[in-house]
Amino acid sequence: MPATYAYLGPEGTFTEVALRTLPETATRELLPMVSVPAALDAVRAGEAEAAFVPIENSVEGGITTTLDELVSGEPLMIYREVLLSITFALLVRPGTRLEDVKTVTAHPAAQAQVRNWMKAHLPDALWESAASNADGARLVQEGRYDAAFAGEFAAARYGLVPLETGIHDADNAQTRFVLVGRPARPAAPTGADKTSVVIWQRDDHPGGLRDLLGEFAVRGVNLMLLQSRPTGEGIGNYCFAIDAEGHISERRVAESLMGLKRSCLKVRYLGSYPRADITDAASDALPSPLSGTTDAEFVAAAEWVARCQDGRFPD
Ligand SMILES: O=C(O)C(=O)Cc1ccccc1
Repeated sequence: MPATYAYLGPEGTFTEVALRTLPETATRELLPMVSVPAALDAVRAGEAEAAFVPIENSVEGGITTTLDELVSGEPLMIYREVLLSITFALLVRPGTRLEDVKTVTAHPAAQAQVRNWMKAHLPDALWESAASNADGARLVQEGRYDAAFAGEFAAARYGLVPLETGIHDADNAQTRFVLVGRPARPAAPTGADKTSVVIWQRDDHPGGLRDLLGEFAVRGVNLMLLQSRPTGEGIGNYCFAIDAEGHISERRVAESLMGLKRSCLKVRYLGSYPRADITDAASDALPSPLSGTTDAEFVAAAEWVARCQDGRFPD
């Protein structure tokens, strides 16, 4: 297996900046790809050990291309996540003034983060989506658009200059990126982990979603993401991508997944990995398990049932 990480390129994406925060990239070849599907296909084809792609941002929600790739096709697994705070620069060819900007481009997920700024400063400019923010910068270099929203750091790479920096409609806008590889044993639990799954329900019935969420609720498992995605099999047919607090090695998480496995048509496990928002398992921000949902309590309850089954007269 090549020691290569594919990522959403070209060079100069926020994805690349986030990827380089992972220490192991010092010993990996980093391979820029033209799209999220291309990056993930490199993993499926065995050309890359893993791929690094954006999956969610705090303003617009899920990056649907990434979710759809993980939901379908040959199964992949999330190994790690990285959070990056994002502000944009408006990059132009040297000499371009704001009043010259008639066409603008960037990744679709950028649009929601610069919409108000555009309304105020470029109300008549035409927006067209690019495959990534750095690809938008490359297209400006080629003369296809007048300006691109991208990271300020991408300017030099594409011979552009920032006309404006620090552009962000929402303060603290963050994007979440994931390192995705082939199915493998999940990383050991750290005490501050997250588990991702995709769920297809067996049938359409009143309270179906409540039943699904109840599998987590009754075991005290908090959810961090719930995103519905169309299955492609007609209006009203959806599957659900869910991020839950905790690691599959924890009983309350494993038992929630068993509940889903019994009651749902299909469950795709996408991995358990350390949370990027809380790195210290002793942090106050990490709530302690609800009473009755610790591993010790699950074990004690299973022993009690075993005693009953054996006729060992439990209390
Ligand atoms: O990494 C990039 O530059 C991307 O194009 C993906 C993206 C889009 C919007 C915000 C952060 C990352």
